[in-house]
Amino acid sequence: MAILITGISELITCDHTLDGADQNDGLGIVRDAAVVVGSTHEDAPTSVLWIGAASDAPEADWSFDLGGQAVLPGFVDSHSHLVYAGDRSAEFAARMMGQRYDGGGILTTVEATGFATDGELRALLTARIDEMHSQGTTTVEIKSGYGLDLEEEVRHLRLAREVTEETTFLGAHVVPPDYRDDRAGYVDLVAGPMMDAAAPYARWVDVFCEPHSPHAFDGEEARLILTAGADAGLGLRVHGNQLGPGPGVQLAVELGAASVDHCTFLSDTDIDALAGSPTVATLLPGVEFSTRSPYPDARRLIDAGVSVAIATDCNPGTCNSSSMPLMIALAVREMGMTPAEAVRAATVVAARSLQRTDIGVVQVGARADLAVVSAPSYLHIPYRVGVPIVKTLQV
Ligand SMILES: N=CN[C@@H](CCC(=O)O)C(=O)O
Ligand SMILES: [Zn+2]
Repeated sequence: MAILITGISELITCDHTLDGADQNDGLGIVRDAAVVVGSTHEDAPTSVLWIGAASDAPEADWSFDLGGQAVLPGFVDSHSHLVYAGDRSAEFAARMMGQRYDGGGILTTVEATGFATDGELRALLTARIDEMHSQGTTTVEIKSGYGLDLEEEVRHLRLAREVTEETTFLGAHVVPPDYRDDRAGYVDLVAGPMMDAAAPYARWVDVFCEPHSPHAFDGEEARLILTAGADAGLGLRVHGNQLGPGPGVQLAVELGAASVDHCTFLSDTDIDALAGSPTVATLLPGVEFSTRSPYPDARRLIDAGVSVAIATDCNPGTCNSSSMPLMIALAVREMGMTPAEAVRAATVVAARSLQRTDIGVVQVGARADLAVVSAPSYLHIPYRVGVPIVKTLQV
């Protein structure tokens, strides 16, 4: 069945090659547009079949009119930690009064999550996914990392797999208390038996590489785990340079990681390395907001030629927001990005960080993952900050 969607004031395709579109920093905008979506066969996902000017739209089985709203690719939230139980709002309040974040609170969530049943975790996870969907997010990457033992890490990845293909094994989130005097033992466990057990449920492996946290992993520990992940067939992602300068970015580039995330404290050498590589720098401005930290300088990265994505990092510690529109507003207000760059960072570049070309764009053949803005222009996303004007388009 083919569905025709009309009444689109501006269609943001994020296709920088689209003929006749207003490119506006690579947004590929078609004005007064229409889109046809449908499945080419029974088991295929709904995809985009046609895009163009409304005046040229073909016939379809069914149609509806959006009455002059803007449409864009559904957001790709390429960094989240959604499998958890418990509440750390008091930690947030303390940080607002000046307390520093060092990763120690992760163990509070590990304990609370360990007490939750599969059913309880599934209900929490589903509610969080629904919350994301209601704000325009159509793809989400989910990390484990609140288990820190083999059975728990696998349980969390199995639950995450029920809601997304983009699952990431983060057994190397922090060193658990039992291994405090045997860090090497924990690294061997993560790189060995845990990796083997997690790999069937994961597409990616990630490490919190952070010499400024006593709980996280240094460059050599991270290298060992990431190399083992690559050997197990997983793609690489890195939490790097969040709390201070460190080896995370250089290691990510050297090992060919798809993405290095946070990138709050970067040297010129880090930026040069990123600029000459396919590794995406994923910035997480909700973390700086919620930890009262300085924002990364996205302008400097983009001007140097680095691919910059943005994501929520939705988690109970450093950013408990699931809102990609808020991340766009912060990227524009605090990190020197244009609204167009921020929208691309939340869609097509975030998709690139997941090595996907079927999402993050409105293109014939891509998935029909669309978001609608109840306003005539995408500019309203950062302009109407805090107002829920973006939602997923149900087709
Ligand atoms: N920094 C490491 N991990 C998460 C925070 C997890 C937590 O504090 O619970 C992050 O990406 O910010
Ligand atoms: Zn994270």
